[in-house]
Amino acid sequence: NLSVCKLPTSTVFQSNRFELHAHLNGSVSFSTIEKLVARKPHLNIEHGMTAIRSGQRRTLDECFQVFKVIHQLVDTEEDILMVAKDVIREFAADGVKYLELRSTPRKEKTTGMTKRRYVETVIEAIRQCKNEGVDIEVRFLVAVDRRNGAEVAMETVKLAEDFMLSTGGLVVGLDLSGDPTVGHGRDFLPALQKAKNCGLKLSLHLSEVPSQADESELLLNIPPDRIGHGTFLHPEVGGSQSLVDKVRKHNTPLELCLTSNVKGQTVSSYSQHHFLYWYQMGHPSVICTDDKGVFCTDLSQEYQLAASTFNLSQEDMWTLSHKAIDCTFAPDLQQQLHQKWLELQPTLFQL
Ligand SMILES: CC(C)=CCNc1ncnc2c1ncn2[C@@H]1O[C@H](COP(=O)(O)O)[C@@H](O)[C@H]1O
Ligand SMILES: [Zn+2]
Repeated sequence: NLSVCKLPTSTVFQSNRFELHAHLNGSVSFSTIEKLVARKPHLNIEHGMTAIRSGQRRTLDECFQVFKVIHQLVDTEEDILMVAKDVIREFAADGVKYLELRSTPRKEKTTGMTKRRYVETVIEAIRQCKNEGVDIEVRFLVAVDRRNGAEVAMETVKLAEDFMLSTGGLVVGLDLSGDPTVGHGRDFLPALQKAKNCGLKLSLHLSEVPSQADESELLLNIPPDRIGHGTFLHPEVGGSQSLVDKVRKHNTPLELCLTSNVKGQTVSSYSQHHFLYWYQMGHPSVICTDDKGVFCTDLSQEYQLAASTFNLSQEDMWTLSHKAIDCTFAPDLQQQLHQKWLELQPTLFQL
């Protein structure tokens, strides 16, 4: 059960309202994995193969192997529908009121699933949750996996544009993700530029590993609307002042995922996390989960970890979560989200 994954928390920070960086297949919980395994017993997959527990660390390469296992388990439209609905309900149960999910459209020859059906199914899950009264607003970012190259990236942008127009704004943007050691960002520039020009918001995984300074320099010129991780942007860790200046100039928010970086070993410990660097500078930084299933966490836990590691008060955490609203890709919802935030805040200060 979930308690195996969760840290014991004395004070639960209820300021976890907005999640902006969550990969669908990385967010699959233990209970959903169990249902998938029961559907596909022939795969002989055990839970240890789909999650990295407390205290465990893996190399980046090993982490990416985990996604391959999960993808084997999630390969039909029925699977995608169940996974997406479960993930949305779980974020809602954790107190998240606004969720931006991202996922890479996948074609599966063996089951007949197409990329278009993949996206349609995620949209269907979002709509069903809404109709069932789940108290959360969900928007979708279509993801480009770097591994698949520039041509696929361009096709993905076209798909994302089509869905942005046909879903009444449920698809809000494009994500660039996947193994950061594969390929070079310059190959994706035309696709990313096209996405931006057609009105899709861009969230790019940047400088997740140390060797990407040149790439980040190039991609920051677009500029993106948000940055995933940005672990190695600042000079102290081998980035540069010029990279920091670019991020500052455009005031580009960072999506920061503490447990993901510690378990994936790009950050040596929680206290060494670059959250502090950007937070102290007053730069917009949003706490996110990345892959809550794989890294056995949730958004409350990530807020709790940030608070205890960096000695932040309940009030600091509220301010942090409040500022996340301005970083969302759904400007039409911002007023409603501010209202939700205000409704809950006063009662918590009385605790
Ligand atoms: C390995 C590690 C430390 C992971 C955290 N950092 C990540 N960096 C880049 N891409 C990612 C990361 N986590 C998930 N993804 C992307 O999200 C995919 C899984 O979700 P989906 O199938 O797109 O729905 C992965 O295959 C990968 O393309
Ligand atoms: Zn990510």
